[in-house]
Amino acid sequence: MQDSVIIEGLAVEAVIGVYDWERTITQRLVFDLEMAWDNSPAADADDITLALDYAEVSSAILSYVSDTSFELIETVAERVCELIITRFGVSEVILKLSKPGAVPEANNVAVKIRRRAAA
Ligand SMILES: Nc1nc2c(c(=O)[nH]1)N=C([C@H](O)[C@@H](O)CO)CN2
Repeated sequence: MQDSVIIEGLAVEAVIGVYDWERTITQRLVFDLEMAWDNSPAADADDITLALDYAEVSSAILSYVSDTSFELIETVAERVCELIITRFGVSEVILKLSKPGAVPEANNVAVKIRRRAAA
């Protein structure tokens, strides 16, 4: 990955978890993303339409995830990478998805995945 656009600490409340008690509450999920994008065209023209708009991507993730109710954070991570690749034309995404409240004795738990658009 060369140029990229980064979103850090994007937080959303969602139904998430494998246990019965988790199906009745929402919990905090936090996204850290790095998305491959050639930033030169946007910089040369100073034009947002040529940029990967981090606000638009953030909004799409928040809207999607707040309506989901998956069991595993792995599933959420996979679906969000698919969304970013298909909706925004991103060729590669690295996503770390944290569920900070899941293990009280730990500062954080997370999965991290890297996905590429089909060639
Ligand atoms: N690799 C994972 N391990 C666990 C997950 C998960 O989503 N991925 N989820 C749970 C429970 O939902 C847990 O968060 C409850 O505290 C356990 N392990």
